[in-house]
Amino acid sequence: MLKAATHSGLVLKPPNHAQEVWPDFNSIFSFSTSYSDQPHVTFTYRTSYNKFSHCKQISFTKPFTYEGQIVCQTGDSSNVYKLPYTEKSSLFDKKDRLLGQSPISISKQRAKAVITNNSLRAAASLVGQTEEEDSFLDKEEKVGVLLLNLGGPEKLDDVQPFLYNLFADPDIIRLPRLFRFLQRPLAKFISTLRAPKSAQGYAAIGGGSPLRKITDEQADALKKALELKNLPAEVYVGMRYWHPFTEEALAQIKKDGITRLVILPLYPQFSISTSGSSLRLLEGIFREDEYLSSMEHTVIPSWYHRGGYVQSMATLIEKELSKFNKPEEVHIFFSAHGVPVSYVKEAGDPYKAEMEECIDLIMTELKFRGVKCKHTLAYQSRVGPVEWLKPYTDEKIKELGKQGIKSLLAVPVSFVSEHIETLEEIDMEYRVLALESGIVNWGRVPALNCEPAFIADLADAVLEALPHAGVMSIPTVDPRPAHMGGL
Ligand SMILES: C=CC1=C(C)c2cc3[nH]c(cc4nc(cc5[nH]c(cc1n2)c(C)c5CCC(=O)O)C(CCC(=O)O)=C4C)c(C)c3C=C
Ligand SMILES: [Fe+2]
Repeated sequence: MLKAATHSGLVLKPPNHAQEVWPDFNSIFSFSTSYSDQPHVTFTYRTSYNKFSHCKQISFTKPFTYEGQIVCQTGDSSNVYKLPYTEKSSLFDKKDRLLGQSPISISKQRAKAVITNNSLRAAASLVGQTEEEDSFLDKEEKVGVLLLNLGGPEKLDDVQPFLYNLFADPDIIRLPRLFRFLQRPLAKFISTLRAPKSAQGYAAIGGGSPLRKITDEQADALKKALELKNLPAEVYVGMRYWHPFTEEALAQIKKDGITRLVILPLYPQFSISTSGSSLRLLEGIFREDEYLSSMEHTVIPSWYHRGGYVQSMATLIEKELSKFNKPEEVHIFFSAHGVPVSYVKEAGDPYKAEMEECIDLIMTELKFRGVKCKHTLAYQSRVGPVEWLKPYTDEKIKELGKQGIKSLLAVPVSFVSEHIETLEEIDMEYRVLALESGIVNWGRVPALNCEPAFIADLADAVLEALPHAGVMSIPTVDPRPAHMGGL
């Protein structure tokens, strides 16, 4: 059953990513796949691309063209189809590297198969192997997926304690080691000071954050998507600063006897302040807990480059563009949650680089679909007196207005659910600012929430990550430098 859960059918245990060496590819190779609803099929490929370099977790980092023939053969060999086939994938970044998964459908004569880049990768990994592994999962294994998210106050009374939890996090307010004793008093002070302004925002969107409800819905949808792919799994939600807290999710995971866990932060791009903070928390808890530290688990650190995510974003953008009278004149305005500049410059946060790469991928996909609009990336939601990533969303909106832009489509990136920063900051504050700045036509792309293609891609990400699960390796050094609060 689980065999049919991946596209390749041959479930691989690839070597450590860092050591992964891609084989020379200028050859015909074949692999098998089985689908629950289709006969056993064998494919044979030839690719014109002759070398894959080191690749990031689950994405290709080089362009390639499939060329030649695909031999499809039913399991009982009664039918063999030889199909001439050429396909160039569409998702390239600025260095002309292919990123993410671009599903390729072949539907000719009576043979039909869906191949993903990942199955091609599986095939690549298979060169030289003859043995087919039945499944890497024992029957007794219980698979869990832990979705990590930030959490938000559910009612106005929750706002100050929620803010306290947020500011008490050393990954949000990063004090030098010597001043760490000030973390909690400072959190109390800042949360009390900010609570009235913050509460106003939450009041404007109905008295609380929709984050818990949407994340629960995403968890349900993901569980169903995994079931459809023949992987029965429990999906848990662990919030960093509000209910259900990560600790509660872990207690449930233990209670349920989960043996293999995929940890999936619901942030497409990695930041020290978001995924990093949640993962640091998990690391501390796992280290102290015998059950958790010996449970096989794996983390998907970021997934902005996945084809399913990029394509889902492009589809949402195209849909909103079509609502404008002159879509070609619309300026696409990506607005990401900001972080202080010091995160990137001093602590090496990959957030900015991942964000820029993400926008490039979405725009490349849009261009591939014939969209010719110009675009801008800016950063919103800054807090406190320090310098944050620029350009700032509010300043950029004013600038675009001055430049004579009349139609603006705001696209929230960096988060996949509606929340205060989309519903209040963008829909209310930035919309008013845009209209005051001379923009006449305003639109906003909705968050992905439970978009079926997006959820299906998350399910694929889980399936692809599952074979990588291992037991905890405990780092001996704190990755933060001492002046940033490291040990
Ligand atoms: C990728 C997304 C986010 C990054 C990066 C991020 C960094 C970051 N945030 C703050 C301060 C606040 N964030 C608040 C709420 C909030 N932030 C995100 C996402 C990212 N934050 C979300 C999803 C939410 C919750 C929204 C909800 O609906 O409840 C808040 C509270 C709201 C407010 O008062 O504005 C604060 C404060 C910092 C300091 C930071 C990086 C260091
Ligand atoms: Fe935030």
